[in-house]
Amino acid sequence: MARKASIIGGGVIGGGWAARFLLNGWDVSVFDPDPQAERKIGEVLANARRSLPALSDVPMPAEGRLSFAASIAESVEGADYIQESVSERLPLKHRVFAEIQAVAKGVPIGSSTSGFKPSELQEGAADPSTIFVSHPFNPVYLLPLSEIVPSPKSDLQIIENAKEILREIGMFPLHVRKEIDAHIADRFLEAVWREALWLVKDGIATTEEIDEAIRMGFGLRWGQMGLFETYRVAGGEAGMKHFMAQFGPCLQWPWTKLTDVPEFTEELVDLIAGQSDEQSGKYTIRELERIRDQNLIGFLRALKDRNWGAGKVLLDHDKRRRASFHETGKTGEGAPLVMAEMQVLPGWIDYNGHMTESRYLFASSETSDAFLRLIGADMDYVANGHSYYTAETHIMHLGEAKLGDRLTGTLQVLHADEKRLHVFIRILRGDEVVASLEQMLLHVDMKAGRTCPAAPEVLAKLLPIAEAHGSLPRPAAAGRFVGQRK
Ligand SMILES: NC(=O)C1=CN([C@@H]2O[C@H](COP(=O)(O)OP(=O)(O)OC[C@H]3O[C@@H](n4cnc5c(N)ncnc54)[C@H](O)[C@@H]3O)[C@@H](O)[C@H]2O)C=CC1
Ligand SMILES: C[N+](C)(C)CC(=O)CC(=O)[O-]
Repeated sequence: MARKASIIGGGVIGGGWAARFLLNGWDVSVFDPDPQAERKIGEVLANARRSLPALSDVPMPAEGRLSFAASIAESVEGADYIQESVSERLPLKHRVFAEIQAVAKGVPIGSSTSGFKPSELQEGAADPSTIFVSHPFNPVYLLPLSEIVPSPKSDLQIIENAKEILREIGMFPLHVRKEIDAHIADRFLEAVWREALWLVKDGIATTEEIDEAIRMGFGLRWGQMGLFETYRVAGGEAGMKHFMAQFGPCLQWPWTKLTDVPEFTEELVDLIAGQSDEQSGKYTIRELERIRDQNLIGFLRALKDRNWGAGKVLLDHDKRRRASFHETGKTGEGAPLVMAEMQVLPGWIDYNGHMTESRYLFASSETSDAFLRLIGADMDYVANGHSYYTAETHIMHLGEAKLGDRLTGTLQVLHADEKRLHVFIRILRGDEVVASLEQMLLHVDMKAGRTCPAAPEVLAKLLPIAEAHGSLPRPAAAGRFVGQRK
């Protein structure tokens, strides 16, 4: 049965939390007294459906059930996790925690607060131990970070359970060891925001020029290495110490106005809002959200290809989801092995409006790679210098896969010996075969660059499967050549 998350406050951030939980298979109950909340969450969810699945080639679990509760009590009833995302006002948050704890006992209650400390949130609570900060970043459905901040009164088991729940929905819980106003990340954002406001107020730069200064340069660096690793590299071969010796003195120079906050006069607000309209007013907020999401997908995918930073979190999440698939996957004898599940994503569609041909080969690789992992020819095996290489493939396109279709890859071993692995892969949509691929793989000594017998432990797994598959009907398309009459 799906687990239940209760989301209290369904604005920008609550909507993002709701989407993240729902798309990861949790049932979600939202409470928000705003009559527009249902519409707003619907729009956030539409954006999330368009973007979150595009981060991965492993299909999302079946979406959970979304409901809107008439009260906090109804929303938190039976919840396994509660996330508070109401407006940033402490007395309001206190009232909300009191209502939650009148019903929910011992359940983790994360607060999205951008700046309040957990001990402030816990003041006057019936049970302070279950309330902690879980501060996410917008858009919550795409960005992995959530700062988890306990206070000395927090129950550390509740904190660990909450961190595990966040990992399960693909997030990166960063445990902040000492509570402080605005946690870790918002301290930076506030500093940069203050400095930027002064630059506009003093007529040094427009909102657009400031954004260019960030996105054409250091913003790109920060997204993949952060601050310290970036500066370490900037120190050249002499590293961090040299960097600090060179740039340390500037900290005493008037390079920033950090402690000084410009007054939010009507004039300053108008100046900033006017420049911002000129810069970005040609797009609606929803259009900007979609542009942002597509940029983030490309950026996060690039990081994923390098197993680096936020991309590593995505890869780890894929691994977890693949492992749970194999626990439940049908790998019984007497049938082709069900090795992969995929979903046709927006980038897989060609100008004919269906899945492009290279993706059939991709789907086949997902299937055969999973099989190779099953028989022990996995990444450790490859790191030790041995692998299977594909020598020949014949693809038959039998149907049209369309956007959003869920596909399954099955594999039947036609023949295997010490060096050769001859397989027949079917790509199915339900029971319909949309493509079949016949493939010959050869076992290779990667250093020597030639074929060699597979390791005994790999053969010990492979050969019994080949023998079992020997009793399966041989696919009619096996051995077929291009142009052969039916
Ligand atoms: N917007 C941002 O960039 C970020 C905001 N946060 C934090 O997330 C929290 C929510 O912020 P946003 O979503 O931006 O604000 P928002 O204004 O978009 O949403 C707040 C929602 O709370 C609802 N609300 C008010 N009283 C309520 C009650 N008694 N019960 C249930 N819902 C109630 C409002 O109707 C509104 O829909 C704040 O604590 C904020 O500091 C955290 C990360 C980023
Ligand atoms: C502006 N803000 C302080 C509400 C920002 C955050 O808390 C995090 C974010 O998503 O930028």
